[in-house]
Amino acid sequence: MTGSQPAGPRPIIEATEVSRNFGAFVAVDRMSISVREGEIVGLIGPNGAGKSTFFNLLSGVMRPSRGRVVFDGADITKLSPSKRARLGMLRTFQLSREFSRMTVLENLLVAPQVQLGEDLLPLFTRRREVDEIERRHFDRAKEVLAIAKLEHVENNRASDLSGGQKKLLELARTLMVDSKLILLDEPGAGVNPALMKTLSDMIQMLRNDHGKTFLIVEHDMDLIASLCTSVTVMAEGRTLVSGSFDEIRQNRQVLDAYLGGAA
Ligand SMILES: Nc1ncnc2c1ncn2[C@@H]1O[C@H](COP(=O)(O)OP(=O)(O)OP(=O)(O)O)[C@@H](O)[C@H]1O
Repeated sequence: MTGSQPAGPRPIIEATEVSRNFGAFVAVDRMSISVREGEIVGLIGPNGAGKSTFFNLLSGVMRPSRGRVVFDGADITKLSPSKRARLGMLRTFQLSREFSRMTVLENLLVAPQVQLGEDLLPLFTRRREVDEIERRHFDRAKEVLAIAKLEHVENNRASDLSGGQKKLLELARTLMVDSKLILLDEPGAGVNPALMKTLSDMIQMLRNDHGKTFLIVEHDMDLIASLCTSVTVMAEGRTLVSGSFDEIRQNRQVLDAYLGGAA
């Protein structure tokens, strides 16, 4: 048969030679990465390696100085975050002051508009459609509360949640919209060990049962070790090495990069 593909998951996101300068400083330097469907890829590296900047380039918050980002076969290098979200690529974002004042449930109900940058104004002339959309969002929010184990705090203000519950809510908001790839920015930061397990279980369940793919920037090596199917180490704006956690943890260059960063 002609044109048959080898079996195995295809790349959902591919960044090729992506760079970002700040003036003369090169924060991300010809960085390439390929994440296949169903993977949980960890992006780690010492402080200042360029992880957050690279993440911003992938999610569309920043434009690359050069290079190309392809998502699900389409060139998205110049698309806004909301256009990327509509194609199925979401990122978590920290609860801003505005959202902290809302309840957990309200945060979920507004998530589709926030993620997709939807303008609901035209719908106000079509009340029945609004009712239908609200009902769908409400039903979905109830499902998502159960997935994230946040049902008991659904009417609490987001600002009153623990650090770990806030992280669960950040991830939960992405589930209000259909997606293929979720970018997680330091999901483990400020999370106590008990909720770290809930968070880790939730990510694994979303991958195993819902077919989600993840790219995670994280400093907590226990979380990386327990979750990630592969790890890419960044240093000085570039990929230093990629492999399984066991491979990279023994790597001399990786140890040197971290020691250099600490010094
Ligand atoms: N807007 C900006 N203007 C100028 N320099 C920047 C800007 N954003 C990041 N940088 C610089 O780019 C480099 C990479 O920063 P970045 O935040 O991407 O690293 P990181 O790997 O995420 O670090 P950390 O683990 O500490 O969060 C750093 O030297 C940083 O000072």
